[in-house]
Amino acid sequence: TGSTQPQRMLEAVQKNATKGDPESVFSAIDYYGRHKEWAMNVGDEKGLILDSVLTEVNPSIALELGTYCGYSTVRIARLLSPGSKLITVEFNPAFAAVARQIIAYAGVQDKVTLVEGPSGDLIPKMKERFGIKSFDFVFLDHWKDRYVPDTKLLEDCGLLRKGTVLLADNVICPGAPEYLKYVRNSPRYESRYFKSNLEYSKVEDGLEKSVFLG
Ligand SMILES: CCNc1ncnc2c1ncn2[C@@H]1O[C@H](/C=C/CNC(=O)c2cc(-c3ccc(F)cc3)cc(O)c2O)[C@@H](O)[C@H]1O
Ligand SMILES: [Mg+2]
Repeated sequence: TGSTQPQRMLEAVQKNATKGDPESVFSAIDYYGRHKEWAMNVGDEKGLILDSVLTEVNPSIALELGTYCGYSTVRIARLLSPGSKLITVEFNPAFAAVARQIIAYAGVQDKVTLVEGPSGDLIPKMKERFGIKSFDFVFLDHWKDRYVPDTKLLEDCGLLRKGTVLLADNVICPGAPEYLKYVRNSPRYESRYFKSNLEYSKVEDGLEKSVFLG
């Protein structure tokens, strides 16, 4: 019934997933996105790359730009060590409201702080609001033309440290050409492309992993 896609996604989670089981929550969303209605979640294929980078980095403090319904929020939070935190930023209140419910249903709400508002306003407030020195990991999955300005903002706010890992979704489809140029040409980043497919489709897409060199 739900009138918006996020609401229909939440219904699919409540109907098909097990409360407190993060894996069943994102699997239910993947089933929905693949068989019912395409949805812009990082998805199961690129999700495996996200999982492996996360396991390697094992961040104590992580940032996600663009929560949407919370698919990658749940996927990231389930892999965080006890005491580690994920801050996720979403400026659409309706999407944030659904994401909060999906995050709670998965039982990962204690690891996640969902902040409502535009990344451009919130990034400069991260230090004072959350007592953060710098992020260990950043997942970029919001408007693609905001990847570069927000990366520069994170640099300028001193929120990146030597070794911080940035992982950007959709660098091929829809594409983030300016971002690829920026991180691949900058001496301050060591960048690598992980080839995959667009969520729930055969079209090529991939994730760009960029390590900040300080
Ligand atoms: C203004 C910038 N700051 C922002 N601050 C906070 N939240 C933001 C911001 N931008 C966007 N958001 C939120 O992030 C989400 C936006 C994500 C944009 N993603 C895409 O466009 C996207 C699009 C596709 C796609 C691929 C192929 C297609 F044919 C059609 C779509 C696939 C993806 O994986 C995508 O991530 C929304 O929830 C939006 O409200
Ligand atoms: Mg995406």
